[in-house]
Amino acid sequence: MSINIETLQSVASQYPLPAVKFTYGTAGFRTKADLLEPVMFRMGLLAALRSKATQASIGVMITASHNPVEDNGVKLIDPMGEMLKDSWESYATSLANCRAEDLGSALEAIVKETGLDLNAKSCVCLARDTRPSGLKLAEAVIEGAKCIQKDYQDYGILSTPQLHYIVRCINTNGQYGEPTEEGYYRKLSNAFLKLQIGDQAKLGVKVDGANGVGADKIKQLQKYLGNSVNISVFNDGTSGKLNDKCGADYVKINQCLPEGIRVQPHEKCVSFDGDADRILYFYIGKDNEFKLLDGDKMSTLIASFIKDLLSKANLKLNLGVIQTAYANGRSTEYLQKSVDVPVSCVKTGVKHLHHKALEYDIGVYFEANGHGTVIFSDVAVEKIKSYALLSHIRSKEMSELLDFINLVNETVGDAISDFLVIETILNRKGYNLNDWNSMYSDLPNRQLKVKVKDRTVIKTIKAETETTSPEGLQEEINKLVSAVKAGRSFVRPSGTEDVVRVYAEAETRSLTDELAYAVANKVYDFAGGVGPRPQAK
Ligand SMILES: CC(=O)N[C@H]1[C@@H](OP(=O)(O)O)O[C@H](CO)[C@@H](O)[C@@H]1O
Ligand SMILES: [Mg+2]
Repeated sequence: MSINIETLQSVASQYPLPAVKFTYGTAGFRTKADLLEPVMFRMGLLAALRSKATQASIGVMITASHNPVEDNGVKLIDPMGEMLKDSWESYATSLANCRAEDLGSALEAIVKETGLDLNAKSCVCLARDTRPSGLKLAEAVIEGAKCIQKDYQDYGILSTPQLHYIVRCINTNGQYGEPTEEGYYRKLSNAFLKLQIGDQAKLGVKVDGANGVGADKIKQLQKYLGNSVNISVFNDGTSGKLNDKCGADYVKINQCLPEGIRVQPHEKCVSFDGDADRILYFYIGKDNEFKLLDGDKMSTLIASFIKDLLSKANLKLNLGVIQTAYANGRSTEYLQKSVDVPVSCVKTGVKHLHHKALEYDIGVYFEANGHGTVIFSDVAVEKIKSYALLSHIRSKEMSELLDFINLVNETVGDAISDFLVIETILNRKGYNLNDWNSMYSDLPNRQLKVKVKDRTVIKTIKAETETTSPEGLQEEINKLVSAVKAGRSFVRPSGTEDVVRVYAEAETRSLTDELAYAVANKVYDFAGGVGPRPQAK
């Protein structure tokens, strides 16, 4: 079999490239939706080739996550539900920028280079979030895939993690679960219901759905949880705009309640992002203060829970936590000193965290923004299983850990699965949000964005904690940081927005804000700031 170049080029001519350079970044391609049809067509082609190369089903997720509704994007999902292999990211970038008339030869070059078999069976599985642009973009993916092979499966509207889960289920012949949306709810809810203990009051939670896909999906989940849980969904997309003054990104950056939700002190609340792969917890304390429980709070709770179970069963497994530089300094300290687990810091972007987590028997990884999960190696699962069968040791804990594994979506961070994981741990510890929050206190922190002419002038090293360019900038940051108690700050170019991000933390709120704005102004001066200078509001 070979690619039918004539058909390909006639279809491709309907998808001419705009005058924009596309790059497959940490979140795949992401930009204004009206630029993306040609990219989607090309990603349909690429996904089909990737499917033949791996002889497995490949996922294509159409989403721009927490970005505004006018944006959209696309990510490819590899056979085990993980992010696309690095070497294929560069194929993605070159195809996305390839003129229609050159596509045939570009595809043939990929076929040759990878040695893939065009006769191999293949299938492209696609889904999209709730963005209005998604349907047309999905059609373009299908058109692309069909130029290479006939099989595709369109799952319609799903959360990003649901598609990751389904891809893994398909490629493990159902071993990971049933490859359907219902199968996903069934697997998670069964594990959740098994793990609940005690006669606790009915769990009530308010969910900020970011006006996105997670709002409907959590409503679906409720049906499988019976009356043990009472979920009220706000920002469910019926009136508000996607990610507009709501959702996990808004809550994390602004450290305030999302709009569209009314909250009484101590009510349990969570925020999802637009494609439901991030979750944050929050509540109003008795002092009327907004309290945020972010990805760091989740990784500490989960790691200490697993550590506890392992030590009760006297099972020695290598447990580690992976963070990025955005993790609050206090969380790192708590993990190292109190939970007593190794902590690694890697570059921003889920794939970096996921890769590092694979080095452990059990790897817990979370970005501070609420994206994260736990992964269990085959060795760990086998050991846990064998311990669960031994009666002379604490097998009960290990059976529980096996149920716990079923509660986790190991393929990627997942707002719904993480919600069930956290609720299970809180239930078993008898914790409310205030107890959980009191495990350690975060340092005040601030994130700012600085617009510059060209953000790529900022170069970073040491997991993005230091800059090497523009010359002199790091020295200035060091000076500012050293003058502040418990100060830490770093800057890096965003991979998803045209901005430089500034992070700062320090002993007090005012010192933190001063440090953040001072560093932001240095970025503005050294890296060619545009528009108004960063200034405290
Ligand atoms: C500080 C921050 O939250 N950065 C986010 C954001 O990346 P940037 O490269 O910072 O734009 O989007 C990524 C994809 O969703 C996510 O992985 C990452 O954590
Ligand atoms: Mg997301």
